[in-house]
Amino acid sequence: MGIDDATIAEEVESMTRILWPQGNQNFSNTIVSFSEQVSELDHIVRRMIVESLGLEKYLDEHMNCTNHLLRVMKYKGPETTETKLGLSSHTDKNMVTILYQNQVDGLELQTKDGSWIDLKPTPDSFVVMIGDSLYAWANGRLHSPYHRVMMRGNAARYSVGLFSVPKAGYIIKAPEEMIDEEHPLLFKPFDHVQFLGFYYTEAGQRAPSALKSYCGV
Ligand SMILES: O=C(O)CCC(=O)C(=O)O
Ligand SMILES: [Fe+2]
Repeated sequence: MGIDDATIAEEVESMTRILWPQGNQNFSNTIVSFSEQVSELDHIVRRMIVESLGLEKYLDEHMNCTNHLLRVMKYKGPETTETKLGLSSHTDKNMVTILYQNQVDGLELQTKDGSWIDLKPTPDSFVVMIGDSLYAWANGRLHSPYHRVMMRGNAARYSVGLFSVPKAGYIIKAPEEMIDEEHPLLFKPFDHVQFLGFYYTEAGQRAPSALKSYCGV
């Protein structure tokens, strides 16, 4: 289940009424409160990244260019001795993803040499992952990793992700400070919503990197 503007109470309440036509204030409040707190974490992380790149002058623009989407996920255990794919390998297309999960692991990240490593977050920790939009904005200084979910055993895995997503019409363009001889421009400026449109076409799904196919230089 996904909620587009999960920090806005009216948006969450109208989504909640799809599940409970008479409304469910408790559920809506929990979703909004969780999203507000995790979106603050998203802003803290992004502020640290922007400052570490020396791009303070773009801070306000960068912070204001996104909405926060919340996705709640359930992966069933395969209930056999086999390992089964829960979510196929992909990079996130947004700016930053923050994940929280129950005690059933399964998230795997691909390393530079192509092997997969298991993530085993401790109970109160969050996984922060860079998406393609930030990778492009930082002109490759930050990496958006391929990741997937592999399920083992009987128990279901629950996870919740808060995604900072560039607003429609906002053009993602690497600041000139990120471009020099050693770091030539990697991607032409693009609109995230139009990029997603390409990603969901057959060509976008087939491409090893949808971002490179869509706007790679
Ligand atoms: O469930 C997870 O931990 C990962 C979910 C994910 O990668 C996604 O929704 O993009
Ligand atoms: Fe993902």
